[in-house]
Amino acid sequence: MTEIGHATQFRYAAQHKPNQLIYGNGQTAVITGWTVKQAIAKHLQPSEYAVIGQLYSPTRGINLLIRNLLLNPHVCYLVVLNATKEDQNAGASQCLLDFFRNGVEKNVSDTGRTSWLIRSTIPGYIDIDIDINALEKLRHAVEVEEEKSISEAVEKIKYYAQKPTIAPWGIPLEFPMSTVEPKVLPGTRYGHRIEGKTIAETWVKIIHRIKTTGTIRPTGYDGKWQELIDLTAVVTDEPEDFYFPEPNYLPIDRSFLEEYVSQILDDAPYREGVKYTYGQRLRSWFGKDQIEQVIQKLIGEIDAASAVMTLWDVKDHEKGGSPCLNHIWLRVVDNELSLTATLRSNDMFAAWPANAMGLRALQKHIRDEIAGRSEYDLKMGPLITLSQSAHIYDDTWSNAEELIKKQYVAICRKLDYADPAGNFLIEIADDEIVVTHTTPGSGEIVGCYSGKNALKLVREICAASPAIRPDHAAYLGIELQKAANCIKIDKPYVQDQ
Ligand SMILES: O=c1ccn([C@H]2C[C@H](O)[C@@H](COP(=O)(O)O)O2)c(=O)[nH]1
Repeated sequence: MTEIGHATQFRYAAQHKPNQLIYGNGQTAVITGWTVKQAIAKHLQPSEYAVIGQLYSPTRGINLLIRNLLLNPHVCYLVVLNATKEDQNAGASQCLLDFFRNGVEKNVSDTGRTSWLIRSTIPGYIDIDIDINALEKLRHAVEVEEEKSISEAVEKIKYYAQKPTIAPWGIPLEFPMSTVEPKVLPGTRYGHRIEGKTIAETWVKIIHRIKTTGTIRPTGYDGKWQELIDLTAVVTDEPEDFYFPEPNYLPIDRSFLEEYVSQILDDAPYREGVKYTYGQRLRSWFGKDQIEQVIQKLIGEIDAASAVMTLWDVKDHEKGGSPCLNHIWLRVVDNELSLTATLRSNDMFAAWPANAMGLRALQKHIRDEIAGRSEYDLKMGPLITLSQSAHIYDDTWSNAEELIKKQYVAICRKLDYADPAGNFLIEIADDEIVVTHTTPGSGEIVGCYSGKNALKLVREICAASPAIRPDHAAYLGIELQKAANCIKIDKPYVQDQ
């Protein structure tokens, strides 16, 4: 390090996420992880830091941070705050520290891209377009410090700020970055229903739907996302101990889930820099334990349509960082307990599986408490999430495409043919096609259609049962046309032959 000795005003130039950062003119970059950046900034003068920013994800954030640091060689110190449970869960701060400690090696990322893999127990990648010599130079030029609390971080930043000014370790370096704009198929923008047996299966279908038909829009975070509005996901049969595929293609694993469930079920005291936890909103924020309230409500009135919990505080409009999960309802129908949750904004690739599993754990907790305290031994009903903005960020598009390629086709292949809209039996009687509509399980007759024109019949059936599965409707079209042809040439018709 070369000391310049006199005070210099540096300017941090960010090419990535420029509007998400707090800028100063010192030589220390401050990474606050999941702690809100203002919680540190308010204790500092701009001359004491170069930049303050948050880092959420090792696979998505570190690459951009490294690119920004390479453009700003006046940054000689890095203070990494690794203070919260969320930081432990995400592992981004840990992975960043491992980059500086252990470096990188050439490898292949989850999406099959050749990348620099950070030597860490937590997967984190840096684009291969970045010259390894530049990465090595950065690693050795910057002094890195990990801190566990806001006060320790502030103390360290102030300590560095008092040191003599150091000459930049090199010239600003910029490396090419490729982006691919996805092809979007036409489709409905508002209101979608996706159903699956497990959270994993439902997730793959959700990702496919958004990735193929979602609108590409700017996000509030210097990037783009692909979005559908009002996406309802219905998970019918998630097993009690949760289904994790083998190999696990979900963005979370069992150990993450354990920590995450506690964020939903357990109260947490207010902590500076931590915006909210769902458990805190549910257990104490409004001065009532709402989970207890709904348990009591349902025990007293099992048919109640008012077992509702709210996480949205009207004061949330006054500050950024409001809870994404807003309302939760519980209902008992036919002795089964369903849970419905609305999320104002939902990162369907990185966050939805954890949101869904956390909510499922809450649903199970409420079921068990009701069973333990009353005569109601309810079955677990479906979990339903309604995501108002259901989006996938551009930095996970390639992961989403990879997931669709590997899993969507396999899931579609496993689909059974049972259509909740029922079955249709096709026969010919008196030179007319006769279609009998029956219920899926017991086969009771619920409707009858007749005529000679196959297309007219399909339209009638689809108008009467608009929730019919598309593949079922197409099958009916083919069979009805076969029946119509048989009438024309006076041949017997047998369905499916
Ligand atoms: O439980 C959560 C918490 C956050 N997010 C996502 C939704 C948004 O992509 C982002 C929050 O951004 P704002 O809407 O607060 O700006 O995080 C979720 O999907 N689920």
